[in-house]
Amino acid sequence: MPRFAANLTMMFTERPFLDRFDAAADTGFRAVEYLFPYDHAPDEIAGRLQRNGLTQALFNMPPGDWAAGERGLAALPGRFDELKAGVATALRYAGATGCRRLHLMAGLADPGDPAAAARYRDAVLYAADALGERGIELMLEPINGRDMPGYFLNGFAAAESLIAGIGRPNVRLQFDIYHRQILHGDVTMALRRLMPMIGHIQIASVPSRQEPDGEELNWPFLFAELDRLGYGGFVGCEYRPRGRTEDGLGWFGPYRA
Ligand SMILES: O=C(O)[C@@H](O)C(=O)CO
Ligand SMILES: [Mg+2]
Repeated sequence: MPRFAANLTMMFTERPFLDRFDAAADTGFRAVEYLFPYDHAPDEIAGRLQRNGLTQALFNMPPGDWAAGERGLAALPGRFDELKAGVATALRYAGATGCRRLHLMAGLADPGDPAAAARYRDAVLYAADALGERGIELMLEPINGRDMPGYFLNGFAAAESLIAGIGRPNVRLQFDIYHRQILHGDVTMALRRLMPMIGHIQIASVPSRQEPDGEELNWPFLFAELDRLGYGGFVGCEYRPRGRTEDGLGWFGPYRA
């Protein structure tokens, strides 16, 4: 059975962030993920995880000025020092929370620009080595250009070839099924082919990005497929509930631990 992680950036937003950990545990989740923990002290987050018996599945490294529209630093010119400081910050939070996977966002840059590609590769190498020393995996996630116009890593082929060629076993693919379906479709065959490089999976219905209980994809089939493929990682529930989060958890009933 897949191990689902509630995404606390999108789910349980009826409550303040720290209270979402309690809500996730109360509704049967055993793991959580979110975009960013940095508005709260590492020990505050660790305390919420511990008191609820939750595993921290994933979070993102600092993305630059998110409120101003930045979406990561890795492919941006002149931001390498900031990126390095962000890696150190993320590692402090990972240490406190026991998190084994961190997502490095690429940023808004032209994927056809060789300079951006070289910067991105250097940033991935730097982060991979810093995380590797602590036994932590580095996630790279292709994101569709409708949700994030101008994002550098805007297709699966670029992520696949970088991960296959970079020579760092802790660099892994964050396979967000929502983005995959919008970008390329062929979700099942891609899961089968890419499983050896997948380190984390995320889900949401397509096209609404709401509960994984309908629309374009057959979710019970896909969840069974993850079992058939022997996927042992987490499946992040990165969706925006249609209404109250608890009212939309019908899909989760058969999978509750
Ligand atoms: O799919 C997404 O948007 C996220 O997983 C993310 O990390 C950036 O927003
Ligand atoms: Mg995602």
